[in-house]
Amino acid sequence: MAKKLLLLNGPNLNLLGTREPEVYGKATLADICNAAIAQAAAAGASMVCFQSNHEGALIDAIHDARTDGVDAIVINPGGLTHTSVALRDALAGVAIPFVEVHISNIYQREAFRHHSFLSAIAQGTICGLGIDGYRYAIDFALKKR
Ligand SMILES: O=C(O)[C@]1(O)C=C(c2cccc(Sc3ccccc3)c2)[C@@H](O)[C@H](O)C1
Repeated sequence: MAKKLLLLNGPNLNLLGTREPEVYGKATLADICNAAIAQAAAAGASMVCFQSNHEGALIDAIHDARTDGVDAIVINPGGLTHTSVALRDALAGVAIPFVEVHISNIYQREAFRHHSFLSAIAQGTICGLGIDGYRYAIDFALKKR
């Protein structure tokens, strides 16, 4: 059975490529999603990409992932990383393996970015590797049994 992957991006990530290239690079979210879809397809898997600036919409997407038979999630929660117990609860509740990705190295930034509500329940967390972090996370998800 072909693997089904879901790539979730949180608030403000729709603006990637427009500002702060020194922090987030010049790639747009469309660039990231197109690359993710191609990477999954090359491995015989399917990839759906979803971005929202709204916590509840991301939670609904996580719930839908369970009913849709998603095998693994790659998520960049954006600012919700540091605030959202509800997002953590949704991921824990559906029990779908997920990898947390941050483009920037959150540990080199403001102190409030040093804590993630998700990392403790993630398969792993990748941060500071730019958009390559998405590729590494997807590669891991594809290999995971
Ligand atoms: O490094 C990340 O990917 C991160 O998840 C992404 C974040 C983030 C924050 C604001 C905007 C954006 S995306 C963006 C980049 C440049 C201009 C506008 C929006 C990402 C932060 O909230 C997180 O602390 C870290």
